[in-house]
Amino acid sequence: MDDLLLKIYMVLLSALVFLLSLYSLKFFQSILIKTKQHEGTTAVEPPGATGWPIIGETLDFGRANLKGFPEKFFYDGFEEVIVYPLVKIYTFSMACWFLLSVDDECLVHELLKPFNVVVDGFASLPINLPGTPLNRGIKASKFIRNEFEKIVKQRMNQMHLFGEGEEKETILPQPPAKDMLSQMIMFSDNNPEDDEANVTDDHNNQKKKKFMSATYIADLILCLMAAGYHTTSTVITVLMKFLADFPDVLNGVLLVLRLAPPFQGGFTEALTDFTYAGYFIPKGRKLYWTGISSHMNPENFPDPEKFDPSRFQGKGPAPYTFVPFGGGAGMCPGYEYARVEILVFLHHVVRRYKWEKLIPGNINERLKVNPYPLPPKGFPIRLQPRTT
Ligand code: HEM
Repeated sequence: MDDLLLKIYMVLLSALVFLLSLYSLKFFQSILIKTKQHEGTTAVEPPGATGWPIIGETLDFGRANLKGFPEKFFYDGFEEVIVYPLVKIYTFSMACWFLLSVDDECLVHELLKPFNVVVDGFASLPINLPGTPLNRGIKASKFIRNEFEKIVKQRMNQMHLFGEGEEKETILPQPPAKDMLSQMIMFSDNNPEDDEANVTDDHNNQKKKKFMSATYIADLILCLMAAGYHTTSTVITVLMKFLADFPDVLNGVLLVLRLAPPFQGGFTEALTDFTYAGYFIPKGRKLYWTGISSHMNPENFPDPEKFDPSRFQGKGPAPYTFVPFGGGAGMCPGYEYARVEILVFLHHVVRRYKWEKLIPGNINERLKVNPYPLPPKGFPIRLQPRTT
């Protein structure tokens, strides 16, 4: 009997080891990116003599050009580029600049590497063992939080505020940078319902305000960066694909968001009893909503699979039928920022470049959702500067 149990355990263990190896193999394959150097150029050597750098080193790929961004965003000497990893450098650099006013390209790249490990950890199996994506993500998040905290504290000092747990001045000078970080540092909770300990009078008879700690702000920044990273990068990549498929349609942002919302859905809770499609949903029931089910409902969008820009002309879709950013009180707070980021990118790329797909495919082929809806292999393209 003991022997039998031992055999069963051995079989289960081997199966587990086999599954884990498959999973890691898939993970490592997924981070391999092929790049090709444009013939006849003397541009900086790509990392890895074989032209098969892993994604971490792909960051070096954009390094030379971040300065002149976005004009020189695409790596000189590569006319064939892979859109998705490059766009992620763009969205991350924008976030560093917009949220923290960090535009030092070395620092951006120093942060990007661990940041990628953090966001990969989000969409991984929940196995926290040494070497798993989740474990690596947790470790990288500690590093990146720490780095953000240093930036926050430095700014707090510039603004004559002090670190966590220390006394805080109430009168703030003009912030050195008008970015999200300054706003967060200046934001104070003035809720009159606050208890006496939190809102007291100082010797100048001014109300002491409750500010957020550097650690908390660093967490919020990381959260905003993560929420706005794959989402906007996916939209831009899919837009590039649709624009390659439909070169005469440049007004595609809304369409892409309907056909391929990067945020697949989310958990929510019923605030009150209600009936939906014949089902009674009691107050407090946990629910999962998906945008794509509204977007693909022919009652909302006739012939829903069709890429048809005219749908958004005139009055546009009925309320709560087009919900890529969610709806109601919980709607995405990064909505306007995402729109600007995507439009700035499109404005520059459309004016400066023409592009064609390197993997030919049916224009109606489905995007692969894993977990973001993307064209195969990160969408390799051939770029040409626009001459007219
Ligand atoms: C195309 C880009 C984006 C899409 C499609 C998108 C979509 C969404 C959706 C559907 C939600 C859930 C809303 C709900 O539960 O009702 C959400 C939440 C959120 N998004 Fe975005 N988002 C995008 C970009 C961004 C950006 C750029 C930021 C930050 C800079 C951001 C920050 C957040 C945050 C913090 C939440 C959580 C809000 C909460 O729970 O109260 N998003 N987003």
